[in-house]
Amino acid sequence: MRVVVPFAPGRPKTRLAPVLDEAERTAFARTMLDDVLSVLSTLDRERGVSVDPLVLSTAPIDCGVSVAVDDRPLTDAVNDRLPASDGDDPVAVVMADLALATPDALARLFEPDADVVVAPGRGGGTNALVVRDPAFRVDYHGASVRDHREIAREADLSLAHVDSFRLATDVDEPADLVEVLLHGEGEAPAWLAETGVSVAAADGRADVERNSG
Ligand SMILES: Nc1nc2c(ncn2[C@@H]2O[C@H](COP(=O)(O)OP(=O)(O)OP(=O)(O)O)[C@@H](O)[C@H]2O)c(=O)[nH]1
Ligand SMILES: C[C@H](OP(=O)(O)O)C(=O)O
Repeated sequence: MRVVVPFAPGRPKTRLAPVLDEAERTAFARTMLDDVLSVLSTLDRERGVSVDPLVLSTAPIDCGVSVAVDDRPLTDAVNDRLPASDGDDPVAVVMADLALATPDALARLFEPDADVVVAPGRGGGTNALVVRDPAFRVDYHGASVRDHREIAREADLSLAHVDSFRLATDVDEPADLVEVLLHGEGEAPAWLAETGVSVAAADGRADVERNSG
């Protein structure tokens, strides 16, 4: 299946500014992208899931797979890559900030035989999708999972959800880094540790702290 991975390399992950400076956020976003691409490669090589990845980037990058450069807003760029006519091959969309994704977790996205398969993100987003019907179009940002349900319902499409902690955890805010450090299985947790980001208890809860050295 064609798997589109949207990626915006210019000034990424602004909400992580309390913990990482701009150069670090750029490097960390790239590390997460590489982790997601590595999981997709493992799915293809070891799990019998045919994966044809395409990074849909706002600027040219070199990442070892095909890249389409498209600087339009996310929704427009993704909609241009979805099935356009009956009989077109299905397309998956997997965000580049799913630092907890594993082959097992992502394999679940491809299991339901529905017109549209949605992996919701915490906070209302849509972290991953499979689209098998040209009547479906994405509308990202805001409570996009609600919008995507509505778009599928209005087009009378079958819709399946994937209930997955790993796919629901996109990395947007400092608290999400706790999940990466505790549960990540790619390079992202090591990158954070080397950069001096660690888990600390604060007011009885887990938080991240940044060493100054
Ligand atoms: N191709 C493309 N990808 C985008 C665009 N905006 C965001 N993305 C990617 O979409 C995914 C979700 O992005 P967000 O978390 O909403 O935005 P972000 O820019 O990474 O982070 P913030 O600055 O904190 O909003 C990530 O994989 C981004 O790299 C865009 O305009 N075009
Ligand atoms: C693209 C957007 O991502 P979020 O801002 O929720 O991480 C969404 O999933 O609609």
